Amino acid sequence: MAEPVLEILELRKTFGALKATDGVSLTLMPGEIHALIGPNGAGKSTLIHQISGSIRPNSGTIRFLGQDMAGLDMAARARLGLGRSFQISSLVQEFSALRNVMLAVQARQGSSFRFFRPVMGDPTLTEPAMAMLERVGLAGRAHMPAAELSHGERRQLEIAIALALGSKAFLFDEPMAGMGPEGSKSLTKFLDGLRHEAPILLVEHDMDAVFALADRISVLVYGRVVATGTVDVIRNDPEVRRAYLGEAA
Ligand SMILES: Nc1ncnc2c1ncn2[C@@H]1O[C@H](COP(=O)(O)OP(=O)(O)OP(=O)(O)O)[C@@H](O)[C@H]1O
Repeated sequence: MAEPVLEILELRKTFGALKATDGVSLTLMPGEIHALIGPNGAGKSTLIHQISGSIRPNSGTIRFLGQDMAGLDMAARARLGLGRSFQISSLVQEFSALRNVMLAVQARQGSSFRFFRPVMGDPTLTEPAMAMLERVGLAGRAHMPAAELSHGERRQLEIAIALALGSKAFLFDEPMAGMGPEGSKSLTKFLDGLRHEAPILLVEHDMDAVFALADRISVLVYGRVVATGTVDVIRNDPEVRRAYLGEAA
């Protein structure tokens, strides 16, 4: 069987007397979208922050590509390909989509010697950047300033940047937030294809998106995973229906 890209074992985090993460274990497998759902305050964001490195757990293990993340800060985890999310906006608004991705390609190549060369004409930067825009479906917007892209297109651009920087897994905390119905539909389609580039741990309240995308769903209630399974298993789990989905499921 394939090794998990991300493996979380018995993670615990308390805030005073509150057990925000109460012994969570889960895996993210290659090519997978694993959705994390649960009521408000269940501990979803706290879990994502511990994985990306912005919150330190009290105990437990986080392994990414087989490596223990303990002691690594956010920047170190990001360098290994973990921890980019929509909540950290990495765009230079007045630069074109292409130039934004070129900055990431340049950062990855660590090529400071290029400072004195005309960046926009450098094919070692433009070609991989353009290829990346094609992979995320934004090639037609290459020369448009980031500020003029739609909300959904900006997210596609952020993902192109993350891929150019070497992201090997995505942690997304409510990517559908603030999108209209059309935007959610096209972002759903986009994320569907993205799983083949890198697996996704997806926190999302939009259940249409979750049911359309997830290979597996874990349900978090009061900091504990109360169920993990396929969409069908979760939709039909009586405890999950009672605790979270209600009759809407
Ligand atoms: N820095 C903090 N200090 C104290 N309590 C916190 C802190 N961060 C989160 N909490 C508490 O931990 C619990 C889990 O919060 P968290 O934001 O992780 O939940 P969530 O499942 O992401 O909720 P939502 O769906 O509303 O975003 C909540 O009771 C919250 O009030």
